[in-house]
This record gives sequence, structure tokens and C-alpha cells, in this order.
Amino acid sequence: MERLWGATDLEKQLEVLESENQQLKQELRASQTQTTCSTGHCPHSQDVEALRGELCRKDEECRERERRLAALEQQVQERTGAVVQLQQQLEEAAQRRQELQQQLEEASCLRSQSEEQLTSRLRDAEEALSRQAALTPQVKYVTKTVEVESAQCKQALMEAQGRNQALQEQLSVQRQLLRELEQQLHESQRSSSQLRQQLRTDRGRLYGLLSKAVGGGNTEVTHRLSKILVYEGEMERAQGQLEAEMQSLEEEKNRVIEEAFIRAESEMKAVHENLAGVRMNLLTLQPALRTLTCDYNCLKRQVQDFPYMLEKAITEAKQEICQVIGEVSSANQELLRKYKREMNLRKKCHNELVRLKGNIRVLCRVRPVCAGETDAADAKNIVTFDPDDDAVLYLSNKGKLMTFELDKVFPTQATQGEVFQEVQSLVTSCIDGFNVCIFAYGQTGSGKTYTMEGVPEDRGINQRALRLLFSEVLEKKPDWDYKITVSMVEIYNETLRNLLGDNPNEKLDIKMCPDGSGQLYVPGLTEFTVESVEDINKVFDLGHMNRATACTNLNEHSSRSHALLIVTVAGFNSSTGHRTSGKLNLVDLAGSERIAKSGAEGSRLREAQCINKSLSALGDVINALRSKHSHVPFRNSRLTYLLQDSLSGDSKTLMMVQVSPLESNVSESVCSLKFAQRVRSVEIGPSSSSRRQAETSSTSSSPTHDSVELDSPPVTPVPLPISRASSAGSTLSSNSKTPTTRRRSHSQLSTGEQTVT
Ligand SMILES: Nc1ncnc2c1ncn2[C@@H]1O[C@H](COP(=O)(O)OP(=O)(O)OP(=O)(O)O)[C@@H](O)[C@H]1O
Repeated sequence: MERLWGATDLEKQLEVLESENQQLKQELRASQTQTTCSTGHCPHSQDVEALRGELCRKDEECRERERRLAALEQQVQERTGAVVQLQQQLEEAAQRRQELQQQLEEASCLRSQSEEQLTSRLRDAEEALSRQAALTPQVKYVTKTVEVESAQCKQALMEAQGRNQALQEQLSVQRQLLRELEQQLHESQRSSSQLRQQLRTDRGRLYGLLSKAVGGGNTEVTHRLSKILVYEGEMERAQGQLEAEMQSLEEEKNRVIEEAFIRAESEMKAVHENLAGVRMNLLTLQPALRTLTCDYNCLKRQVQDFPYMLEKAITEAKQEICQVIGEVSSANQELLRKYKREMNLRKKCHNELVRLKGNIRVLCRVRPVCAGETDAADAKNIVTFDPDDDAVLYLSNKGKLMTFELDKVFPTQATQGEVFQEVQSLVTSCIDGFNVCIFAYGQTGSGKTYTMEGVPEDRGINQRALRLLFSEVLEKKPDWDYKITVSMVEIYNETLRNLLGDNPNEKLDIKMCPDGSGQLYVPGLTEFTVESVEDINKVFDLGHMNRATACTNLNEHSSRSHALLIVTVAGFNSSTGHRTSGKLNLVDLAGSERIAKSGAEGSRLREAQCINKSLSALGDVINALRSKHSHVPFRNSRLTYLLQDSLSGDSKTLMMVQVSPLESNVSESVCSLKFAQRVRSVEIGPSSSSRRQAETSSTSSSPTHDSVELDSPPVTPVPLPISRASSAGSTLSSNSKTPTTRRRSHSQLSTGEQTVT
């Protein structure tokens, strides 16, 4: 701008000079006119005329030069404008360069970003691909992503190349423009130097003229010419300054252009390097991309083939499974058939075993002499055993030795376990769906409760039977599902009481099932499902507690009542669909002593009558069953009525006859044993055992039996409860108090904590 202002000052000076020149010319014309008028007859008029002519020419030349100068000025102005334009273009070029630089930076930034993205995507894609090798369902998605991303990368590269191309084109246009400007500048410089040359020549001529004028003595002209020379000198100086300015501008321009060119070149170089880097990256990426594409195609093929292969594999697997299922199912059917056959066989065998042992089995257990009894006068032991035959018992009665043959005789030292061993086959029958009755029969204090319930430290049949049921049920568990329920009932004075109910005083009744099945049931009878020994103990505790709350003296009361533990075992075989239902009746009968001996009166007499009635009814029922009477008098007592379905049909019965070894109890022992022998000869059910019948007939002719007949006590003609019933009130042992006392002590032991309540 300073240079521009400088140019404007020169123009002003030029204008001033021109106006002064114009003034001088007017003054010259005026002086010429004066000279013409005043010097009409001057001797130097010819010289003056010549000078005038010369002056006119000079004026003309001067004007011509002025015109040239004006043209030069015009040219200078034009050049100045061109320089300004050049400067503007330079500025624009610098601006564009900046823009280009920015664009380049952006492009390089974009490139680096895209490179980073590409690298990270490539890494991700590689990881995804490696994962895809294991995870087939995602392969398609990842390969798709890789495809899309590689296309995006390509596109970004293309865009960067396009931008680079455009920048190069712009740069070449700028270069072309610069070349043209340079050319114009050179031309203007050439014309300017020509003009300068011409000016110098003119000046020389002018100096010549001036010296001539000085020589001629024309001071005015000399003065004016010298002025013109001064002006010209000034003009020349101004022009020199202008040229110097232009030169410096030119140099500046060249320098700027050079710098811009160098910068552009270095930037171009950087861009080229970047491009080369990008190309290199692309080149390095291409193999990876090819590998990826190859992997992708491979995976794609695998994925495409996968459904078909899967379907094929599934079909094959299905076929194999169907085949295996078919084989397994046929094998299973075969096994099931065999299993059913084996089960039936086992059941039949077991039943046969039980049947061979006898559907009614009579065992005898002799209790030991208790500690308190050894000192008594009549504490003599009258029972002896056959060491070679465990089915024989000898009883010394008034000097005579009576022999009793039963199914088995347990001596005094027999343990609870040994007793139960003889019983457990019946428990198993119950699981198979048979009804079983186990009775403990005998006079008061003979050990019935001990055998059935036992003592806490040595449990009796009741608890052992339930434990065995649990273990058996557990063994059969995979196929069979069993439900074991228990009820406890007491029959006292022909009244049925629910021992597990909320109200133990409530009397129960026995009724016919309304479904017409002919089955009996006890409405309101409480049943508990038991699954463990703890459950049994809880149920027994509750039963004992309820039994104790209903009476004033539990020991006496329990001696005069029948206690029944009814266990129902219902089974279901899920594989065969079989159902079984068996009932195990564990009965602790009331004392069987004869009323005649006790001499009881009042309520005691009624108790004894009720006991005898029910025991006689039991004898009558067994007798009727043995004799295969069309009518079996089950309804004659609550006991037989309640046990009707467990005594008839294919049921099993076990009578455990308890005997006291004491001499004082000998007559009751004889009665009990005779009753047992009669019961033993009875057969229950349709599948009558020939062996049993044969045994019965052989018993009647056997010497042992003869000995029984021979050794029968003279006082008691028929040892069945029926006969005892008929002779009720005639005899009841006066020493019945002794066993009662013993029973009390045992009950206290057996019931333990329950009796406390
Ligand atoms: N086998 C035995 N071993 C040891 N003690 C026994 C045996 N049998 C019975 N006793 C004992 O004899 C006594 C009387 O037995 P238990 O009370 O069982 O007789 P019971 O026949 O049930 O009498 P009740 O008719 O009065 O109920 C008890 O003290 C009992 O412990």
C-alpha cells in the first residue's frame, strides 16, 4: 500500500510539472509574440525564426515526450494495477494455499482417522472372524460387516484421492497464472527499458540544443530549457524511483511466489508422502482383506451348508434315537414282562412260603421270671423246653408233664429280634397286598405288651414291623410308590375308641362301606401317614397319651382292653400300573384269665365278661373258618367285626401265645396253650394248605397230641375261649393281682414319658 501511495505522489508531482510546463509554454508564446512585434527588423530575426522553429519542434518533441511519458505513466499505472492484482492473486493464492493446507490437514486427519478405524475394524473383524469360527450363527453378520467396512474404506480413499487431484489441478492453474504474469512483467520491463533508452537519447539532443541556445545568448530560452531539463531530471529520478519500487515489488513478488512455490511443493511432497503411506497401507491391507474375504467366503459356504448338514445330522440322530428308543422300548417291554413275572413269582413264592408255614401260625413265648417274683413261694418254674425241637413245650402241672406242640416256642431268653424274625415274613406279605393279623394272647402279666410294644431300649413287634415296612418300601422305591398310614384303636367293654383322634372319649362305630363293596370301615377313625421312625414314635406317643387320659389307672385299664395298631400299606407301581393294598393288624389282646378265678364283681365283672366275650368270639370265628362254615360269626364282638377282612379270605394270622413260667399261673398257662393248639389246627382261606390239613390230621393222631388230651386239666374240659365264655365267672385266678402289678411296672416302662401326662 505504501508503494501505491508512493506512486500517487509521483503522479501528483507529474501533474504539477505538467501544469508548470503548460504555464511556461504560454509565457514562451507571449514572449515570442512580443519578440516578433519588437524585433521586426532584427538582424538575428532569421536565427530567432530558426530557433523558434527549433523551439516549436522541441515543443512538439516535448509534447511527444509528454505523450510518451503519459503513455509510460499509463503503462506504469497499468503495471501498478497488474502488480496490485498480482498481490491480490498472491494473497488469494496464499489464502488458497492455507485452505489447501487446511484441506490437506483435514485430509491427513481423515486419512489417519480412517486408517485407525480401518486398523481397529480390521482387528475387530479378525477377532470376530476367529470367534465366528467357533460361533457359526454370527459368522454371517461379521463377514457382512467386514464387507461393508472395507467398501467404506475404499470409498474414503477414493474421496481423499479425488480431493488430492482437485488440489493438484488448482496448483497447476496457479502456476500457469503466475507464468503468464511473469511474462507480462518481463514485457513491460522490456518496453520500459526501451522508453528509458529513448528518453536518454532525447535528453542528449536536448542538451545539445541547450548548449546551442546558451551559446546563442538567448537566456530566456536557456533558462526555460534548463528548467525543462531539471523537470526531466526530476521525472527521470521519479521514474528511477518508480522503477526501483517496481523492482523491489518484483523481487518481493518473486520471493513470495518462490516461498509459496516451495511451501506448496513441500506440502505437495507431504501430501504425496501421505498418499504413498495410504497406498502402502492399502497395499498391506489388501492381503488381509483378501484373507478375510476368503475366510468370509469359506465361512459363508459353511454357514450356507450348515442348515443342510444340521438337518441331515438331526435326521440321522432322530433315526438313531428312534431306533435306540425302539430297541430300548422292546427291551424295556421284555424286562417289564420279566419283572412282572418275577414279581408275581416272588409274590407267589413268598405267599407259598407263608402258606407252607401256615396261614394261621401259632407261636409261644415264655416270659422269664421277673426279679420280684423269685422270692415268692409259688415262683417255681414249671416250663421246660426240648433242646432238639423248638416247637415243643413241656409244662409241669400237678406232677404231670404236659407236652404242647406249636409252630415255634420261644424260650425265656429269646430276644425281641429273634421273635420278630419269625414275624417279618408276614410283614412282607402285607406289602404284597395281603391282610395280616398278629395277636398277642395270654393272661395278664404274661408279656403280651412286652412282645408287641417292647420297652424303649428294646422295641417290640409293632415298631420293628413298621421299620421293616419302611426299609422294604425304600428298597422298592424306584418302581413302587407306597403310602403307609396308621390308626390306633382300643376296644374296651365292647366300645371302640379312636386313640389318635382329638377326643379320645369319642366312641366309634363299624359300618359297611356305602360304595357297596362289602368292605367295613370306621367313620371318624384317624389315620396318620408315617414315613419315618420319628413319625411312628410321635403316633405311638399320641396313642398312649390318649389312652392314659381316658382312664384313671392305665395299667389296669390296658390289661382289660384290646389295643389295636392298624397299619395300611397302599402301593402303586408306576411302570406296571399295579396297585396293592394290605393291612397289618397288630393286636395286644386283653388278659385272657378266667373270671371264675378272679371273683370279680361290678365293673370288673363286666370288664371280664366283655373280654371273655370278645376272646370267645375270636375263637368262634377261627373255629368257623377252620370248619369252613357258611356263616362265620364275625359280628359277635367288636374285635372280630373290626378284623373281619383281615381274618377271612387269603389273610394271614399269627397268634403269639404268651405264657408265664410261674407255677401259680399254671392253669391259665394250660388254658392259653390249649387254645393255641386248637387255633393252630384251623386253616383260613380258599387256598387251603394240604400240608396244614395233613398236619392237623397227623396232630390228632400224634403222640404229642395224645399227650395233650391225656394231660388236659380235669377242671377245664374245653380249652377254647368259647368254653371259657360259657364258664365265665366260674374261675378267675386270685393271684391275678400279681401279674397286674408286674404289668403296671412294665407299662410305666414301656410308655415312659407318655404316662406322666
Ligand atoms: N420276654 C420278656 N423279657 C423280660 N421281661 C418280660 C418279658 N415278657 C414280659 N416281661 C415283663 O413282665 C412284665 C409283664 O409283662 P407285660 O406287661 O407285657 O404283660 P401283659 O401280658 O401285657 O399284661 P397285661 O395283660 O396286664 O397288659 C413286665 O414287667 C415285663 O417287662
